Amino acid sequence: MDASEEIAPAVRSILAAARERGGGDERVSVDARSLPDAFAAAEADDRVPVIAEVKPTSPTTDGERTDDPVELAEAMVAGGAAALSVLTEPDHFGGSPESLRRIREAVDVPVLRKDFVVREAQLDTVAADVILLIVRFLQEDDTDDLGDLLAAARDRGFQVLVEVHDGDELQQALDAGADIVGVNNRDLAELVVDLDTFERVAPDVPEDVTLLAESGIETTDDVARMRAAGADGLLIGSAIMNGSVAENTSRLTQTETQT
Ligand SMILES: O=P(O)(O)OC[C@@H](O)[C@@H](O)c1c[nH]c2ccccc12
Repeated sequence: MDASEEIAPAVRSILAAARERGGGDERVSVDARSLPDAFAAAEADDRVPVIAEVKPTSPTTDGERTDDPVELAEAMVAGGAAALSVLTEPDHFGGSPESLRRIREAVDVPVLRKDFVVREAQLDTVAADVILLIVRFLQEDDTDDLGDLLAAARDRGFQVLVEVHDGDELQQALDAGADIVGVNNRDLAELVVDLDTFERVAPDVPEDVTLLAESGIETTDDVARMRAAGADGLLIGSAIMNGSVAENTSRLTQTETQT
């Protein structure tokens, strides 16, 4: 299938760059920090399990945040983030594998590598606790298969977050054996965010799968809404990156009983 005809030009450009990018020279082997355990620890401490995302810029953001990524990451953890997500995509998100390496060294929480991995060798760019695979981007002839990449990632010790946007993609994720699934509220065809997306897809996710709501979560009301719809954890970028990172994280990880 040629999915590139149905996706936004900005996303097409991201994908084209991803196809060209090389991988690591050596196969990585990770001793991963458990994401489900980190979520359980946050819950036990009365915090909403949030993965806070270090995202210097994006195709839907104005400007770029140039602070030291390690300082941003430490402020997120101080604010109560259960885990971190770090963009490593250099051309469209201002990320770098080196930022992730430094951040993972500086914090104790699990770190997700946010990138557009389409070939096995790209798993070896840098070690992380969790790696992202996006179903939408693994449906074309010149990318590796979701199932093969999932197995290759687990062989290296990674936990794998499989990102979906609708019921059909969810089925592909489950068929491939995904045990951590993220529903992206942002439509990659139009780059529009709609929190209904999570509410639509979540009911079909089995209980034993760790379920994340991704994108467009800005307020404590949004947090409550995604939790009510069944999110085990939330992935939040822009609403944390805009302004004081520690304060934003602290506000968005607060449970209703504390507010
Ligand atoms: O900044 P937001 O709207 O809180 O979104 C965070 C995250 O979900 C988003 O950055 C994202 C979701 N899936 C991705 C895939 C690649 C890069 C980025 C993403």
